[in-house]
Amino acid sequence: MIQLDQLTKVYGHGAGATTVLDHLDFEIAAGEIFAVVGPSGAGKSTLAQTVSLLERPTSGRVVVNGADLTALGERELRAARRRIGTIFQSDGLFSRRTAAQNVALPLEFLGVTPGERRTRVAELLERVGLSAKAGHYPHQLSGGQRQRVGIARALALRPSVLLADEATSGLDPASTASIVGLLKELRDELGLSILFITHEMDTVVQLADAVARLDHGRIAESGRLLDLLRDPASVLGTLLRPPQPGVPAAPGELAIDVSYTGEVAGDWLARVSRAVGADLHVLGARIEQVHGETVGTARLAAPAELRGRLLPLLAAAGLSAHPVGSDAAPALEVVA
Ligand SMILES: Nc1ncnc2c1ncn2[C@@H]1O[C@H](COP(=O)(O)OP(=O)(O)OP(=O)(O)O)[C@@H](O)[C@H]1O
Repeated sequence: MIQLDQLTKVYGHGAGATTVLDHLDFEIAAGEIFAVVGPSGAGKSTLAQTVSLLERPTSGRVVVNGADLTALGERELRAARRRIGTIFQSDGLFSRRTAAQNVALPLEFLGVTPGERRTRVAELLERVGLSAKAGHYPHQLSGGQRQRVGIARALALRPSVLLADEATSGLDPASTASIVGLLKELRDELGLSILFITHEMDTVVQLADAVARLDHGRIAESGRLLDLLRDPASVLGTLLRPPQPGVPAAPGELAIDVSYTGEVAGDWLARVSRAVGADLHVLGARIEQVHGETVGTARLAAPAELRGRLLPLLAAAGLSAHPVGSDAAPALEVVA
């Protein structure tokens, strides 16, 4: 597990000082993937640098399995850094070393014997599905395969925390999906705490257990992924899954936005249509399964005169319903 406790990073001094990370507090349990998203300049790279202790925080603590890494001197810190494996957007592989030699590097630094090294490297390459590519050089591998080698190398010293900074940015969708699958397996098998820093919202929805939005060095919002996606008032939930543009409602029709806020029966549209005695039209929808649960939003159109009957029926079906063009807060919320 990793805890950030009031983590602060200030660059510069006096009048020229810039606070880039401002008293960040969060915790990532063993076996949990925590994503941090945020706009350009929010402090994501600085967070990665500070968590990996490549940059010393100005104040606050980085605590891994109860040990405060920020309190350590340079020598102890070098050893303690092994508890945090890192992967970056650029795979950082050495071009003149094969995949196996790249994975072996941290073990060489540690003075592991050649025999043990061979066994461990074979194990690691097998774990990331690249045994057949052990002798290949980076230029002979795809972007996704290179990132897998980077992951194997990050795991070489058996860290308990994996820090991924834009690790899937620049990969094609299939490679991203395979890295996402691998990271989830590693989370479950090795009980890793994974800090996944990215600007890719789709990847977060596929991968994260919990998410925080960083803005101007502060956590503006955070929560469990499913809770955020099911909260129509959540800015982060909307950023993760922006409503799909739909077709406009016909004149005289009322458009209503609905979102899944809990368990909803699959036939709700047919049932609500039957109950009001009119067909509801779907103008746009984005509905999917996340962690085995259905989440999403849809925009419906219905004859305007049905408004009074429709909204309670939608609420009773387990949906939050909000007539388009009315005030910002959802008109009706589901009462659990
Ligand atoms: N060494 C530094 N000295 C002074 N300011 C810095 C330094 N490094 C970063 N900053 C500032 O800190 C802020 C956050 O930068 P950072 O690179 O962490 O953001 P980011 O969220 O990773 O952005 P991007 O998504 O564009 O990479 C920026 O305003 C940047 O100018």
